[in-house]
Amino acid sequence: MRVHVADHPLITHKLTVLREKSTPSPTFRALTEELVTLLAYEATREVRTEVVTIQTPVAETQGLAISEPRPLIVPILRAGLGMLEGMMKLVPSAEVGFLGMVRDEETFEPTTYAERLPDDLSDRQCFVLDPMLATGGSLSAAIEFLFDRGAVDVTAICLLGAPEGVAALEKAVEGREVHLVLGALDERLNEKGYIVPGLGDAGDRLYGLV
Ligand SMILES: O=P(O)(O)OC[C@H]1O[C@H](OP(=O)(O)OP(=O)(O)O)[C@H](O)[C@@H]1O
Ligand SMILES: O=c1cc[nH]c(=O)[nH]1
Ligand SMILES: [Mg+2]
Repeated sequence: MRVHVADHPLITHKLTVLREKSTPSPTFRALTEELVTLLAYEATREVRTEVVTIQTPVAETQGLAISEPRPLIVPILRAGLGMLEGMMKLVPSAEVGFLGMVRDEETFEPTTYAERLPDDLSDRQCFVLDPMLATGGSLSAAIEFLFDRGAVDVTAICLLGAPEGVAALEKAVEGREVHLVLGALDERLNEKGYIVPGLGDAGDRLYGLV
C-alpha cells in the first residue's frame, strides 16, 4: 500500500480550524469540502487519461482527457458524504457509488447497512472517501467490498488517520494495489477508538447527533 501524507500549510491551516471544537457545522462542512479538493489533487495524480486531438482558436493540438470508463467515487456514509461535493468539483465527470457503514462504538466492528455500486468494478478506478481512519475496520471492510466486486485499483482519501488504522489497513489489503492519501497522520487512538488529537466524531460534526 502506498501512503501519502499531505504536507502543505493550507491543508494544515484548514485542518486546524476543523479540529477546533467550537467550529460550527456549516464551517466544518465547508472546510471538509475544501480539504477534499486539495487532497484530491494528489489522489488523482494517476487518474487514467487518453490523448485527444482538439482545435484551439489558433491551431490543432493534442491534450489529455479522462478516459472511459469514468472514475468511480465511493463515499462511505455518513461522514464520507461530506467529502463528495469537494471531490466532484475536481472530477465532475466521475460516477458515484455509495456504501453505508457504521462501526459499533463498543467493539469497533463495522456493519454495512447500504450499498449502491456497480456489480463489476474490474475496469474502474475507485476513489473511496471517508474523513476518519481510526482502527481501520471501516475502510478495510469498504475496500474488501470493492475487491469482492473485482476492483483492482483503489485510492482512499481520508482527512485524518491514526497509525493503528494505517497499519490495520496495510495488513488488510496486503499485496493489492491500494493508495492512501491522508490530510494528516495523528498520534494515536484513545481507549474509545477515537483519533488523538483528531476532531471528534466526523459524522456528528457534519450532520449533528443521531
Ligand atoms: O476506522 P474505524 O475505527 O472503523 O472508524 C472510522 C469510521 O468511523 C466513522 O464512521 P461512523 O461509524 O461514526 O459512522 P457515521 O459516518 O455515520 O458517523 C468514520 O467516518 C469511519 O467510517
Ligand atoms: O476519531 C474518530 C474515530 C472514528 N470516527 C470518527 O468520526 N472519529
Ligand atoms: Mg460517526
